[in-house]
Amino acid sequence: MIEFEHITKRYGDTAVVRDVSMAVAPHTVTVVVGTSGSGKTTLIRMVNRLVEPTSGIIRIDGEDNRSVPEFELRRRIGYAIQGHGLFPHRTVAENIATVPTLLGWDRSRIRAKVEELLTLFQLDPDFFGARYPHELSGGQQQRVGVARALAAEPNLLLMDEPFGALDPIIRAKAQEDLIAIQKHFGTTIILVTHDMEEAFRLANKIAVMDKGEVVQYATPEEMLVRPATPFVEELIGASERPFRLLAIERAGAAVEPGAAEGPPIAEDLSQREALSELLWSGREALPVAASDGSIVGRLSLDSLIRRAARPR
Ligand SMILES: Nc1ncnc2c1ncn2[C@@H]1O[C@H](COP(=O)(O)OP(=O)(O)OP(=O)(O)O)[C@@H](O)[C@H]1O
Repeated sequence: MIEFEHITKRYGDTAVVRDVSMAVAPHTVTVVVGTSGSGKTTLIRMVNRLVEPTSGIIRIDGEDNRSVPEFELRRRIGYAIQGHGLFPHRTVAENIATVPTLLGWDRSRIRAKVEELLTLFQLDPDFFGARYPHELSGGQQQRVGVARALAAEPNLLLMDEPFGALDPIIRAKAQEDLIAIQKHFGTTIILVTHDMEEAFRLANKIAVMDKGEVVQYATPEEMLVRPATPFVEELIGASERPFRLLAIERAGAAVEPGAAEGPPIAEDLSQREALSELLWSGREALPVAASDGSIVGRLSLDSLIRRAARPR
């Protein structure tokens, strides 16, 4: 559990983060969104004390983060940033091994961890382990950056625009990887982005920042149905609301009994993706397939239209 208690950060006379109080539940993904300069980066950098608050307390599992030496805090908390920040003169394996080496893990444990993470991120350890960052594509470097942040098995991972530099296709893949990894390790993640699509895709809870304040901290559903301020409403994008609602739910959650014609859609895709496929293929319903390929039922355009309507 990460608890922000009345956190304020001033530079001179300007409060760039103002009296933020919120609690982040363990094993969840919290996404911090807001306009440029609203204080998102400053807020998360106070968790691992790259920035010191002017006032207020941040507790990690009940412990004031100032009671832990800074170097120890930063080893405990994973941190991944845009542009990944890999060491250019270290191999991929050495980059990932940075914190475990500092922690004095033995070599076989480090090697096993590097292999596990590279495999998890679909990078062949035999091929990529000995490469240098400049020999990798941007998307591969970014995955190594996240792998490095996860190497010491942190309970908490801070991510600042980690996918900002990626093209949309690689970005979607990176987001999928992140969801898989979060499930695998149960890591608590706080992620900063200004991409609302990304926020709705990843978040259990979203914190919206405006001029240093958290103006709403809620689940994606709550935020869609009851935006706290006109700013939140504008940020969500009024014309996007029904699609964002569908994007939160999996296709599998809308399955009805019965058959349908044509190629199936996977049950773990979002209902928004199902709607897109229905519209594009001009069908009234789609078969829905489980991960083993078996057909579990059908998903109809009618039911998605009902599900996209404002919840009451
Ligand atoms: N070291 C500093 N000294 C003075 N002002 C700072 C410092 N760091 C940040 N700021 C100011 O604090 C405000 C918030 O910055 P921050 O980087 O947290 O915003 P952000 O929401 O992450 O923005 P972006 O989306 O553009 O990255 C900005 O106005 C910035 O200029």
